[in-house]
Amino acid sequence: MTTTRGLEGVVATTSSISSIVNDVLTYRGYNIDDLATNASFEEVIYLLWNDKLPNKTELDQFTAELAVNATIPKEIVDQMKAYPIDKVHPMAALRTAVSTLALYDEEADDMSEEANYRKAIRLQAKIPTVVTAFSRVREGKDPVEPKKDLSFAANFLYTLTGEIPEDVAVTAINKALVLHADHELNASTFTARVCVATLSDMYSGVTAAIGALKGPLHGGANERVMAMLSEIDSVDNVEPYLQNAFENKEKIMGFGHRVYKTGDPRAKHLREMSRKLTDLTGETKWYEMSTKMEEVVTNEKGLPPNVDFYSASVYHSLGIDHDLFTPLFAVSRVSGWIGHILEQYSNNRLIRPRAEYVGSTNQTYVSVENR
Ligand SMILES: CC(=O)SCCNC(=O)CCNC(=O)[C@H](O)C(C)(C)COP(=O)(O)OP(=O)(O)OC[C@H]1O[C@@H](n2cnc3c(N)ncnc32)[C@H](O)[C@@H]1OP(=O)(O)O
Ligand SMILES: O=C([O-])CC(=O)C(=O)O
Repeated sequence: MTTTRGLEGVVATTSSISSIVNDVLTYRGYNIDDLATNASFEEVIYLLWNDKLPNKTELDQFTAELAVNATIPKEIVDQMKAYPIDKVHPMAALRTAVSTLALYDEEADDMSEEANYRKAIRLQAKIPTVVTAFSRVREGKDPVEPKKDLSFAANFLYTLTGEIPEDVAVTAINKALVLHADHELNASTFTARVCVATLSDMYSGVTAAIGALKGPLHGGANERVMAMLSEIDSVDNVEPYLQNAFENKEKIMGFGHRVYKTGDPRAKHLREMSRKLTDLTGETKWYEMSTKMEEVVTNEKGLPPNVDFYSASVYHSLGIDHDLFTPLFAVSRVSGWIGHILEQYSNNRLIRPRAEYVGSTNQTYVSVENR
């Protein structure tokens, strides 16, 4: 047996959803630069699940279906109120709430193709409402009912703040959602596929994926990037902070990637958004510190920024709480998880690799009194 640590370079499945070849990312054959510049998130979800962009009628119908399914059961909100709210991370709340949503879905264990597609829409529609409801509940406010005439991106901001968002914020969130939607066999997507390959239900797959996304080596990095920028606090402190981190062999959050070697194609879009939004808020230091960090880490370590790096200053500039950054990633990535879950179901085989045993051998049981 040969062992590959972290399954690096191992091709574990075929997929026709997204691809990374020579550091170029495509969703269903469309370059991410094209989609980030032109597409709505609703179109991208449809694309990921249906292998084609929707026509106008299909898009209108799909958007309406998302809108009518966005409300979450009152029981979920009541349960949130009972959480030890000041100690609960929103990713933990999201993980629990998504698992709980299954209890209120009569089709949760219906594995037919039609029921799975209906559940896909319900999950995609409700997850942003769960995130924003939790944010409001912990502030002692009532959740805001999503509006049927707002886009997916606008509803996220509206249900978060209770105010109709400005176009510039909606455009930024839409682009961030498009950029985060899918990414081949990343850790959380792989988790979702492993889970449902046992023929477990879609809620289980998405709940498992949220757990994987939460970690700091994956989606949880974006919140840590903001914590790092806040600690550094000025452009002058960037070099000394990084030199110290390098000496202590610390990982710099938001840099490096398992697959990209020359750079993450999503980062340049987020960098530009960070520049524009920090210009608008007047807090240009976040962008200036970020570009200085990119210069030093790239020059000294050869590590380019990944998607999580500039998304931090983008979300901060939009006034989003730092611990909601990773849940916002999940709001987008659930589209990819579901695409992969549907693909897994359509051509399923149990995912069960082997482990090379390196533990003790030839042990003989000794009774507890004699140990
Ligand atoms: C959406 C996403 O999930 S994007 C990734 C988000 N995660 C982060 O930003 C966390 C910081 N980055 C990392 O920890 C890593 O680069 C990962 C987890 C993304 C990829 O990890 P791997 O492919 O396993 O690379 P690995 O951790 O083995 O790194 C290889 C070498 O580069 C170094 N390295 C990699 N990333 C970093 C970093 N961010 N800061 C400092 N050194 C790093 C490692 O220390 C290691 O050095 P060594 O060979 O001298 O021991
Ligand atoms: O692909 C990965 O390993 C991590 C990543 O960038 C993502 O999930 O967007």
